[in-house]
Amino acid sequence: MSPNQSFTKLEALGNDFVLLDHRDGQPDPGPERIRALADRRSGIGFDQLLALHPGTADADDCRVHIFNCDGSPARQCGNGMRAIARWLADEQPGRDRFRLATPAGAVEVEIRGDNQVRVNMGRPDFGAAAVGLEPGLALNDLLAGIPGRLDAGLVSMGNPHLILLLEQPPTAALVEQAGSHLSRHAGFQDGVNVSFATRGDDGAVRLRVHERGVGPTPACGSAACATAALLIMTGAAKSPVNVDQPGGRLVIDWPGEESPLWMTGPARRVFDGTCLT
Ligand SMILES: N[C@H](CCC[C@H](N)C(=O)O)C(=O)O
Repeated sequence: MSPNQSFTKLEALGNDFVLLDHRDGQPDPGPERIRALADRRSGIGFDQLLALHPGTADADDCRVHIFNCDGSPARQCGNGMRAIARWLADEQPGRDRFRLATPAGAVEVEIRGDNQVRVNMGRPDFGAAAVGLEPGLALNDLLAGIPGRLDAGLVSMGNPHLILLLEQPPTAALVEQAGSHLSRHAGFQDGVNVSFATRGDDGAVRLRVHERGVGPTPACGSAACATAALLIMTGAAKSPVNVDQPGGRLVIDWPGEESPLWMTGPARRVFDGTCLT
């Protein structure tokens, strides 16, 4: 991102992004530059950087590169997909469907009324291999110290998720400390996003997420998808599943294993800017 380059700030349930339009072939910033731009005092500030690159003519509207604020690359970002859909719809009035090529595969996005965006997040992939858990490493051993744990699961939405189902909502300290320890555990070859889930009396899922490469965020779209998919697959919930995070609600619809999973939620363009240094 060169000096005087324009950018757009967007957010989705408080998970915030800077979007760069690199469809002119500009290269993405390196990890050090990303960390500097992500700094909420001396930079612009964001959870993830989303860079748009040219799509293949007939299939995708654009290719998407995703980076966490620590400079690490990510293969999927559910909230980010809704933010990009919002940006493209502003750029191309009259269109309400787009196809984005992400490192995890093609993603269809649909702009709906009432400020909602619907995203086809593909099919969840369950199990240790899907999230890069070291073969032979027992999940129970890894999670022995987590208080009030009812169950746990591993789900990939193109990016890796460890989901802890708890009796009681987690404290902020548990999300911070246990989330930080587990998200960087050497037993996960590329790290992992860590979700702490409980069930509300209304059947909704209450979720707190410690994101890989970021830390605790107000909402994580792919984690909401992964958690809902795990509950549906184990019979603990029926589709559609309401997932409530501090930033707000996502609705996850997954009819079953042979079907793609759809996520619906808001996304908002906050401001456009120019980076001066
Ligand atoms: N931290 C994630 C990427 C962003 C996911 C999140 N912001 C979402 O909405 O899915 C990872 O390293 O896989």
